[in-house]
Amino acid sequence: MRAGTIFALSSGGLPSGVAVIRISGPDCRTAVAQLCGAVPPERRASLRSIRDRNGDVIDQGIVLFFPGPNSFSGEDCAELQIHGGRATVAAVLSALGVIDGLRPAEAGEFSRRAFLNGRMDLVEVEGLADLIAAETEMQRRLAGEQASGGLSRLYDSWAKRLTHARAMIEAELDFADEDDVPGSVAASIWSDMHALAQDILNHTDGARVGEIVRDGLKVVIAGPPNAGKSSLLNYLAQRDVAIVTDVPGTTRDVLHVDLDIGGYAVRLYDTAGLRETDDVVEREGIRRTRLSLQQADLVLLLSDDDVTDAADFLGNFSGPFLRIRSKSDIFGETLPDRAIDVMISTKSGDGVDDLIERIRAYLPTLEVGNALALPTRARHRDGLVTCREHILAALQNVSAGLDIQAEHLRLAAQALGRITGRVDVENLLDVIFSEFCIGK
Ligand SMILES: Nc1nc2c(c(=O)[nH]1)N(C=O)[C@@H](CNc1ccc(C(=O)N[C@@H](CCC(=O)O)C(=O)O)cc1)CN2
Repeated sequence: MRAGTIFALSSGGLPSGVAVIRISGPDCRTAVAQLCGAVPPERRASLRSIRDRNGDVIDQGIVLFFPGPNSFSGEDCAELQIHGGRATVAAVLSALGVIDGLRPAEAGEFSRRAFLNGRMDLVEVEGLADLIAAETEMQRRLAGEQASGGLSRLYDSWAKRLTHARAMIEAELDFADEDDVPGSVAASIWSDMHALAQDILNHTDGARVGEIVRDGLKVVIAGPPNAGKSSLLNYLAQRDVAIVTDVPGTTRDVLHVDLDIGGYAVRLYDTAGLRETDDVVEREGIRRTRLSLQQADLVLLLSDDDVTDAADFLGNFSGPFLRIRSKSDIFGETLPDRAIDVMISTKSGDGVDDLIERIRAYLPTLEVGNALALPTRARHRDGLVTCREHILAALQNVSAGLDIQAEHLRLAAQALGRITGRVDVENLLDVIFSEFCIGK
């Protein structure tokens, strides 16, 4: 960790009604005393004059002081809640910058200190980052649960089961000859490990839901040139994000807009129409189209005729797609082919609500009360898979002997510990003593 006392503007863009400047570190008291004359009573909002080095008043603000370790970062922390004008904020930041031991914070440094001081684990830190980035209601709910420890509590409870199992095995290995230790503990341990492997599997099944809620459902609009792909993107975005003209091949890059459908994030990508072309830029656009198709959760195959062959536009994409007939205001009279899912016109708006409903069907549902402790990142999923693999290895390697099995359980716990970032210095003996009263 880079040492020093850090400060930063923690509230958003300026100007704003009020701006919050946060300070954290060993010289926090000195800094507050210097700016405010004295350190205000702990954890109480106090109105103070904030002065520069020459004693000139910069602003009047609310000052808060939280002594460590009971603060956000675990260090001495202070907040200066001042008027949010650019010059005011700049003046207070420069007054802080000239105090000995103080320097501007790096990105994420307050949270990094909170993590290093054990105030938050990695999963909570990630949840906090997601909470700040959350743009839809479901992103907020999921991130809020994670930031406040919901997911961590689950992983900790699993780590505890693993520790308990290992402790039992250790006991059996070390004290099997002694009378105080109950006989074979193995049966109950192994049935719990079996159940744990299943719990983890059920939980990882939710990873896709977690990732879709967090990252948004990726919907790619594909189809032949001039089918109205950009017009659809614009219509759904209700603002002009894509260049729409009637010259085929206009969209050369992959554009995207983030939509909010019923509280869920949907990332909608417009793509260049796939077609043979000599134009270098357009060819690059087509290459990117193929790349975005690889990431798609759902493809909207848009065409203004019935002859479009899906295979020509889906590349290697093998997931779900909706066939959409565009320009229904012009071609509405023509009977649609049976394969068409939705007919739309971005000119009249006909069919668009129907299309939104069809997209909605591919969204997960997180209802109030539903378990919100879901893995949200590939990192979580990878750790869970490794953890489960070791539990299964422990269960299957009976012939290898208890110590090899115990080693697999240790590796399983380590995989979980990597997810939460808790370097779990497990004290097996503590568990053994508390459960078996060996000293008695
Ligand atoms: N003004 C302000 N609002 C904020 C934050 C902040 O840092 N400052 N937060 C920042 O993310 C969030 C709230 N999260 C926080 C979490 C812990 C502590 C904290 O100081 N905890 C101490 C003392 C608790 C207490 O006074 O009872 C502790 O837990 O020991 C502060 C904010 C959102 N709102």
